[in-house]
Amino acid sequence: MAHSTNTASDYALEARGLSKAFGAFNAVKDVDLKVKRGSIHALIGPNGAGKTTCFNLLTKTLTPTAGQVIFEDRDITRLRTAQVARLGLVRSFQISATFPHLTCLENVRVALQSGFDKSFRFWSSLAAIRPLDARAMELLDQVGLADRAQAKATELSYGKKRALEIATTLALDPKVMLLDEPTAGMGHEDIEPITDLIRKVSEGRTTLIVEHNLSVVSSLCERITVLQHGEVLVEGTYDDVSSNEDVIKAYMGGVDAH
Ligand SMILES: Nc1ncnc2c1ncn2[C@@H]1O[C@H](COP(=O)(O)OP(=O)(O)OP(=O)(O)O)[C@@H](O)[C@H]1O
Repeated sequence: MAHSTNTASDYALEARGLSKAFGAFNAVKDVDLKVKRGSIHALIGPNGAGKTTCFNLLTKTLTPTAGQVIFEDRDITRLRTAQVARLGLVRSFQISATFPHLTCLENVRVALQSGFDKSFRFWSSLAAIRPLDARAMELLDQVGLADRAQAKATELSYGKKRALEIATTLALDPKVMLLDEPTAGMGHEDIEPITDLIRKVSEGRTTLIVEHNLSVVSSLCERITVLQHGEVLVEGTYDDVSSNEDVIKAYMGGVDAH
């Protein structure tokens, strides 16, 4: 029988009693979450359920009021985003919010540099960064953007921007990849390719996604955690959660099921 060599646990990422209060308002309350190594796990719930807050707590962009975040059996609650990224817990970048006027190749190269160097040496000499171009091209190829390498990020369609964001995330070689609403705002024609891409690049990794589109969730995710009012309502397979009466009620109240 094969035994895990590195860690005792089957879970790559865990939240234990995770809570976040904004003043007197508890946005996330005592959330326990276990993301199995090698799986694609979804965090869903009606509007205002606490998904984004939870995601930000897991990626260390927010500090919890209580509870712990465990990554590969290590307590990372007190670490910062850049530190956990170096350990292999990486959230998707929003290209639209970062380097829209750089080319696709440059965006991926910047991400590669941030993974290689301790400091963010965006302005390194051309000679020093050239070797990264081959790897950047490989990553662009993986996400179907090889022919757009010299296009500016801002010129890409919405779906291709998301693909570029996935390439920059992959540049950091994540063990656990966290994707925040990867299909948000997308037209129907973009949804299937990005879903296929997420499936492909998740192979050999662990992926947690916050996603509104339930058909994307049903086709991608082995496990689903449903949040409501900041708490875990239920966790299970898509069939488990979609037939759960509390989930149906929560969604009918929130009218959020696309
Ligand atoms: N910085 C903040 N200060 C105060 N309240 C906040 C803050 N961030 C989020 N909230 C509140 O916490 C609750 C949960 O918000 P959150 O964005 O996590 O929910 P969500 O499930 O991601 O919702 P949506 O599906 O609409 O994106 C909401 O009521 C929101 O108004």
